[in-house]
Amino acid sequence: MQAVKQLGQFLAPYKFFTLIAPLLMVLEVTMDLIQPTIMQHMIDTGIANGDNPYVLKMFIWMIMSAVLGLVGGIGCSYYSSKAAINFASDVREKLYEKMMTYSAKERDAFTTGKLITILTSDVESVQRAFMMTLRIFVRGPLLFIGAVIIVFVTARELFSILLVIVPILIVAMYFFTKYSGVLYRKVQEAIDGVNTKLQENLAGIRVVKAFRREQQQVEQFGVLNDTLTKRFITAEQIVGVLVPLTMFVVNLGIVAALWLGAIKVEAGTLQVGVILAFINYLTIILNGLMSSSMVLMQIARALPSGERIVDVLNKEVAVKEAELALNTPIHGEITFENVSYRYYETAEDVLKNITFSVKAGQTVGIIGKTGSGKSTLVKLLPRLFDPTSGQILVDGQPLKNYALTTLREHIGFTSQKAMLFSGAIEKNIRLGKEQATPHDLQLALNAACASEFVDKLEKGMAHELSQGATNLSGGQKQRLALTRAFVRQPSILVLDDTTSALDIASEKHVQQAINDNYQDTTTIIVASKITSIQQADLILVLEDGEIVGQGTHQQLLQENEPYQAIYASQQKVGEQQ
Ligand SMILES: Nc1ncnc2c1ncn2[C@@H]1O[C@H](COP(=O)(O)OP(=O)(O)OP(=O)(O)O)[C@@H](O)[C@H]1O
Repeated sequence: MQAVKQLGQFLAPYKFFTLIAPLLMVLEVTMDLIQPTIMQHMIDTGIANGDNPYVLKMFIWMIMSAVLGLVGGIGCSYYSSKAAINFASDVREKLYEKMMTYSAKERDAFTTGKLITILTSDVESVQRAFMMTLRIFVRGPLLFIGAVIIVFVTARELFSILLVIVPILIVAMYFFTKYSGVLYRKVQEAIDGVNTKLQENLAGIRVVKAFRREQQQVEQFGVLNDTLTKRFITAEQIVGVLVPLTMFVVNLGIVAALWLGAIKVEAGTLQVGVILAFINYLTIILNGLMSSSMVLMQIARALPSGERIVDVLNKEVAVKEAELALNTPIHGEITFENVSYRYYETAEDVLKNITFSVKAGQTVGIIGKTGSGKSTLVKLLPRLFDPTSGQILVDGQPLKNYALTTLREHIGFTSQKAMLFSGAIEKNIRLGKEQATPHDLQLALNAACASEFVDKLEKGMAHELSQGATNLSGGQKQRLALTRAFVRQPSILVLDDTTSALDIASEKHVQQAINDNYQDTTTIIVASKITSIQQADLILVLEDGEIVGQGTHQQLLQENEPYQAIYASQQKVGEQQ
């Protein structure tokens, strides 16, 4: 119910449509309800007495009520679609906005596949329930109540049949509505599984192919798809029993009406028109109940979807904006004070008491074995997540005090895996700085050694990248990711193993370009090779999340065993090559 209340707030801009649609439906229902009574009068008064002008008058009434009903029906459909579709569009937008604020922690908690299902199929399910509520939910109960009252007033002789049939129908519909909610929640969970697998496999299709795991992946997908198919079939089959079952009960009612009616007509206590009107109203009662239960079933289906949507909207984001956030320019002095970090509460610290400090404009190199915590350390700077304990200061101010936009605007970050978006190269680079001039772009392309391949492309910077930039090589992608960071002219530049995909000459060129063009920028280079960082003002040696050595290349070579070991191993490899 909390979900209904929260999602209800999205209706505020569409209040008018939400009110007018059911009102127009009331018009349609009223017209539907008076039709059998007009017909009854036409038969019993007009046709039975051979009164042709009366028959004509009733005929005109019937046409007029039918036209009015049509206007009501069309109007209701028009406004209910407008309300429901706009409502869903706003919910999707809000969800997407919220997802954009998620850190890796929240994304991992939901999984990407589930987030996609929520944004698409769950929103669609709520939209359908809302539209049906506006269109049918008013119609169903009104038709039912109206028809029962009219039968009570005009065909009381047959009312006893309703007293038997209606409770049976209501119990059956209650049972099916309740059960369908449980069934469709399971269907939705199975869709999550299919989407998660699909998303993962499509993203990693090259690896799947390289390792010839297509068959295995198809089999794994098949298992998930089977589960979805089975759950869907069960849900649809069980819910599908409702219609024939209720038809059967109503048909019994019609037989009873004909039988009881025939006896009463023979006894002269009932007119034939009343029996026909009763059968009509019985069909209307069935319609009313059926449509109400269809809506209830859709609502029961949409409720779990609504809860899933609200879960995403209400998820507390670990990285929060400070209340009085600083917007002052950042120069790039960085201090880590006893910083520790663990990914999950139950896991071990992957960074332990990291303490170091670097002045603005200096270069820091970070080296260490795989899994020693290098990437985790640099990801703390743009606040992709916050330390579990300890604090990070930038220009003497706790990192958390800066407005997130200000902080991230001053950081040029390139991750281990270059991430580019589909669209023109220029659009990708401009993500670094929207208002960059063509000259800025060219400088950044040159610095990142990217101009040498971009210039050769027929359309240059207008060259379109495919999804995931699969039409570029790994090195080319990495160079564009570097360009994007350079174009920002950041105060802090983070290169997380970025130059590993570059050849030695290009790596040297990039290092030189950083020295020449970004003297005021604090540069943090994560590297696996000592040659990539030996010029740094400060080198941190990481082992199992701890700093086991810090100093310049010369200092570490003289006094730090772990660094000496790395150096020796790389020298050996160098000699062998
Ligand atoms: N999202 C995550 N969830 C849980 N654990 C993680 C996550 N990312 C990294 N880790 C763990 O944290 C530790 C440090 O990982 P990190 O990526 O920082 O190492 P690294 O030194 O950069 O390694 P590499 O040189 O291979 O890139 C590893 O043990 C890793 O398994």
